[in-house]
Amino acid sequence: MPSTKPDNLTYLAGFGNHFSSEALPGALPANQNTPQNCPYGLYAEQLSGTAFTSPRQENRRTWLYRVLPSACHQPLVKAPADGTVVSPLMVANFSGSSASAQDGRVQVTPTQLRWKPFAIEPNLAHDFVQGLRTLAGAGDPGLGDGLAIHVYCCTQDMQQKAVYSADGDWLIVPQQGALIIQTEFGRMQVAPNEVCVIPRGIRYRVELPDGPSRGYILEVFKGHFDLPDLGPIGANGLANPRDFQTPVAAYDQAEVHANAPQDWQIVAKFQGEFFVADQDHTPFDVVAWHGNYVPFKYNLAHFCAVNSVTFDHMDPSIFTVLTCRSAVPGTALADFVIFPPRFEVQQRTFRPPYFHRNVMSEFMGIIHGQYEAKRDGFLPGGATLHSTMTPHGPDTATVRDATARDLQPGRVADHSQAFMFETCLMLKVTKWALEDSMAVDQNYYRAWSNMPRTFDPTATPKGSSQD
Ligand SMILES: O=C(O)Cc1cc(O)ccc1O
Ligand SMILES: [Fe+2]
Repeated sequence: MPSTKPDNLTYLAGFGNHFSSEALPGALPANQNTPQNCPYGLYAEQLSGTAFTSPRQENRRTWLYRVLPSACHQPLVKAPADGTVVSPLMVANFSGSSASAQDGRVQVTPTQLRWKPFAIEPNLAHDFVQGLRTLAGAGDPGLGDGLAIHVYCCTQDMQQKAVYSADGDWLIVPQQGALIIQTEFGRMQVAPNEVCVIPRGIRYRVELPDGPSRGYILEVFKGHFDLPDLGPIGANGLANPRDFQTPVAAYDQAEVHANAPQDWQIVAKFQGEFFVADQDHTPFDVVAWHGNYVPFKYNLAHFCAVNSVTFDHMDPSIFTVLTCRSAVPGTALADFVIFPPRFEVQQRTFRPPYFHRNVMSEFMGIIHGQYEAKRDGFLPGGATLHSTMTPHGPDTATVRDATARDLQPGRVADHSQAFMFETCLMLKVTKWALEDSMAVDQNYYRAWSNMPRTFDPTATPKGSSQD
């Protein structure tokens, strides 16, 4: 469902650009970063997303010009465990054996998993950070490797509270309800069928213009999200750089100009745990900024899909929107892949996703509609996980249909948007996901029940033919 609110905000276009943005004219110092005194009496502060000495191509940093340095706050102390400020259901350390990791809060299982839509409890007054729950993950942010998959189910705007993750970039995939995200860089609105990335360290707060909201989050403990290489596809296609949108500088003018500072809470996710600090002024006081370490959003409807126009089912990597590379070329720490509405035209082909076992782990969700490999049971707001070498593929009803149908060119996935977080790591699953959420669908294995046995050793092979 689209958002009830049109997105009238202003954005800067492009992926990976060095942007400049000023909410007041002349707020960016000319030709230098750290003048003795900045325009308007602002403070200069650098936010580094890579090591100072990272190769130029990978180097990401932004200069912020703000009313007060972000260091001006009370000590960061452990957030209360009672859910009053933040969710108690986040997990980030997945290293160690399943028994020892985080006191049994994570487990390992190779079985095929499907979750029913995660419940948004309308009577629970949860904001975005209270409504977070970790489903699965691998590694440890302290060692700078791994990832976590979370969902959020929330009903309230965040008030005078801002959050950042020191652990990694967050790719946020709204499924129900738009989010208005106020960041240090400015505001963006992100509706279902759009996604956004909030890089590590950037502070933000979330409002819910459409009311109760739900979505998925992929947090990577290493590197940053990037566009995939296009290889022989050429210079264009898939997610085109110009369709990415970054907010323009905006600050809390009402508070800052009235010189009537308010009390704010800064929430830090640090090595998987939440900490909170009080401060006596808004963190959204950045009047201007320039650099290439920025939040951005992307509308999935702008994805230019490329696929086979002859025969055979191509690997889903053709639908990669964003990738977070690992040290091994071609093997992603995490890929974000979609299954967009499109034409399918392949001849003499079993068209749905094939049966397979994958060295990578595949977590899937649905934003709206249906997934082309599953006739029922996999629903918007729900999820599946097929771990390393766990067999999976189209369900029995899909197989029956795909082997019998007339292969005319036709539409697939119309009015639908499923997606996949694919990772080279083996995931552990949280106790909340497996037990407390009550969302695990115990019948998932039946997706492959009654698979027709069509093997006939006396049949005359037809082989395949050229059209
Ligand atoms: O498992 C899945 O449904 C995802 C998937 C889709 C596809 O088109 C090919 C392979 C694959 O893993
Ligand atoms: Fe798969």
